[in-house]
Amino acid sequence: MQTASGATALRLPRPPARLDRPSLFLDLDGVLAPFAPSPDAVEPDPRRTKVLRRLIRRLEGRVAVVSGRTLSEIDRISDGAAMAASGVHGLQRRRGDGGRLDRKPDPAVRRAMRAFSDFARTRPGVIVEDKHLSAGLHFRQAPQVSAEALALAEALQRETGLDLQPGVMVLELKTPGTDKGAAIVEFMAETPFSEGTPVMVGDDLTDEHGFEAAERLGGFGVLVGPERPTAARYRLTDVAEVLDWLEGLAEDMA
Ligand SMILES: O=P(O)(O)OC[C@H]1O[C@H](O[C@H]2O[C@H](CO)[C@@H](O)[C@H](O)[C@H]2O)[C@H](O)[C@@H](O)[C@@H]1O
Repeated sequence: MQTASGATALRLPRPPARLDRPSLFLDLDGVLAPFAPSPDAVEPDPRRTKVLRRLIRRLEGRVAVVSGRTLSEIDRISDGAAMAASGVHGLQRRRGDGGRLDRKPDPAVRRAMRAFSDFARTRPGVIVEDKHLSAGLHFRQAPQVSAEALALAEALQRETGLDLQPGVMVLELKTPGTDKGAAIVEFMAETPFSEGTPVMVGDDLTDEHGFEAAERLGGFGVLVGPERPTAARYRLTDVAEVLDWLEGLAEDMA
């Protein structure tokens, strides 16, 4: 629908309260966990852990956390509740049976880490995150550097051939070759996920790959946060609404 100014008005509805055999792919930051000033400040939360455990049981394992975080960070924040998971935007994957499939880091990630660390040294509040497969430059606590940070990341992207992944107050240079959508396609080719319909819940630009993959495979995406042009079909406002909706799904499947 077009508004008077020509912009697209999305008005995405809430997702259904009941789903028929979903395979759930859940993003972490901004979806299962509210944003915090720094990556380390996000802690395990008993409500999140409980709903993940209940859903995994009730969906017979058809739940994966699909995050930009590393698998070890996913395990820390979910208190070990998530067995199937994908980390670093699809570059790491742990199947439902525990088997690990990790890509090799592009050596240029070390170069990006050095350049990001040099940049952060003279800019208080800027945080550099080393995920080995990817280098992250966080400016949530120094938003005034965002344009400079983008110029640096774009220059490095051109020089190194790494993928530039913008996020929420973060820019990442990551090992090329895959994304969250590809991780979902791989999960969906395996049991138990192949026995369900894919549903991706995410908030970020990296999650658009997941929404598109879920649609292609006969499912759908749920956007979390403000409306924007998106491949998702439904929307929830915030983490609290996500947890309420997931608890409702788990209850319905009891
Ligand atoms: O794919 P996700 O699970 O959404 O992970 C995306 C990135 O999340 C983390 O950064 C974000 O959350 C931080 C803590 O709330 C916040 O300080 C930061 O501004 C956000 O961008 C994580 O640190 C990144 O590695 C993930 O790629």
